[in-house]
Amino acid sequence: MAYSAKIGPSILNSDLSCLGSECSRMMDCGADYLHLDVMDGHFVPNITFGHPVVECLWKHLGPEPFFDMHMMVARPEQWVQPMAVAGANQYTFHLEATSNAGNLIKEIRQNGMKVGLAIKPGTTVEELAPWAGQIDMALVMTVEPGFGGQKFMEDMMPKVSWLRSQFPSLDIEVDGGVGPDSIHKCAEAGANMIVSGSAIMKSEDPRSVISLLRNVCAEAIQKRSLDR
Ligand SMILES: O=C(CO)[C@@H](O)[C@H](O)COP(=O)(O)O
Ligand SMILES: [Fe+2]
Repeated sequence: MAYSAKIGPSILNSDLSCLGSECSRMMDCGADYLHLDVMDGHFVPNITFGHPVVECLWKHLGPEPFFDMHMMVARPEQWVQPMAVAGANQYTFHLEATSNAGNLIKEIRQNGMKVGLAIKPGTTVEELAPWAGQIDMALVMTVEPGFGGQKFMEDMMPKVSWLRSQFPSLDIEVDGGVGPDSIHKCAEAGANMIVSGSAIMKSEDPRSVISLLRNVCAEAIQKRSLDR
């Protein structure tokens, strides 16, 4: 069991006028990585930012924070190289957005990044499974991608459990509506990379929320290892 509990705040609902300091604040509060949501107005009905902003963040923050790029874009092939140059560490693309996932995985690796593969709520986990041996992380969306602050979809948990049973050492991320109320479900199902946006950003004490999320997740991982 090679994976560990990691918490990645999503900065989508932060004060975007001071994105750099919001990211620093999250790292200072104990975040394990930063989950950066890229939206192009085509794949999802919302727009955020692209590689120029990522490059500025990298310059502002230095090489330490791990940038997990959640690419909610219609043409994920187009942004692989620019994101790598900008300082992205992991390129998480949506299976629904490409007809050649194999090629894209290869390209991401050639550009020196880790590979994340995301599925929307309507996509089955069996569609992701053929690629699981070639990726670093599977992202099971627990809301329809596009906006922060939505309600957690508990009915996505069987996907996480199935992935955990089939791929015991894979990093499995959940994203959407995750916070203190829903973390137990995610952790029990087998998720180990936890994205949380509004629950952390809107809290008066983000450090405690991050620490709570990590503790719940770490306990579930330990329990699973004892049960094996
Ligand atoms: O990718 C997305 C939404 O599309 C997420 O990363 C959310 O932005 C997470 O925010 P909360 O749902 O936790 O508020
Ligand atoms: Fe996301």
